[in-house]
Amino acid sequence: MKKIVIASNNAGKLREIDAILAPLDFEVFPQSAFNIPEAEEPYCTFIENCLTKARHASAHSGLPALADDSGICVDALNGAPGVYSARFAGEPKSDERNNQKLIESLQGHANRKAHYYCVIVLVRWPEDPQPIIAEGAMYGEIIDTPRGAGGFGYDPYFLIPELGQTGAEIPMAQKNKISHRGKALAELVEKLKSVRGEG
Ligand SMILES: O=P(O)(O)OP(=O)(O)OP(=O)(O)OC[C@H]1O[C@@H](n2cnc3c(O)ncnc32)[C@H](O)[C@@H]1O
Ligand SMILES: [Mg+2]
Repeated sequence: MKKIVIASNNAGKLREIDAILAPLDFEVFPQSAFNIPEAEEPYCTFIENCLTKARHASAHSGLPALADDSGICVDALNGAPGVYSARFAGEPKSDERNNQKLIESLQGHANRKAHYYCVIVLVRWPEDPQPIIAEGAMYGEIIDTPRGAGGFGYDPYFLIPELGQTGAEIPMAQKNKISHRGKALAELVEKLKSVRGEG
């Protein structure tokens, strides 16, 4: 069984990633198990921040590390909050204040289209020159009134039109089949199958 550290402090993400990787041949540790300090996320692309988080966790743990960088991109806001989704309403991070700011920013906008994006990176060691990279997206619309108690982050306000339900109304197993994160992890697992040799 291969040990990997998950380079995230977000409990909602960790739950979803665990559920997807659990049936596979991995022994998964959250980075809190190694008291890893939070990495800086200074870049303006998801992939750069994701690589930084993965390398940081691998350096601190001595293990291969998997990072997730994700966010919600709203068409009427020119893709904001995007890479700034976790801190949209400033520090300290707060889902409640982020959601409030999102709804306020969309006042008067008829276009409610948005998508979640996720990139996943797996590095075998801190300076791995060949990280495995996978990505996924999920499309939907922002609603003004929250619905559902599941998920995390922006999920209560993110309506998936084909289902008529928000990300917080569907069970996690269903979210993992269709979400940005679920798709990225599925792609990562496929790519891992073609990796040869050790690591
Ligand atoms: O960096 P780590 O420690 O992993 O945790 P984080 O919450 O800071 O994670 P990001 O920097 O990747 O920011 C992602 C933000 O995007 C939002 N987000 C991402 N995926 C989501 C999902 O599936 N459901 C709801 N919100 C999501 C949520 O606000 C997250 O905090
Ligand atoms: Mg973060």
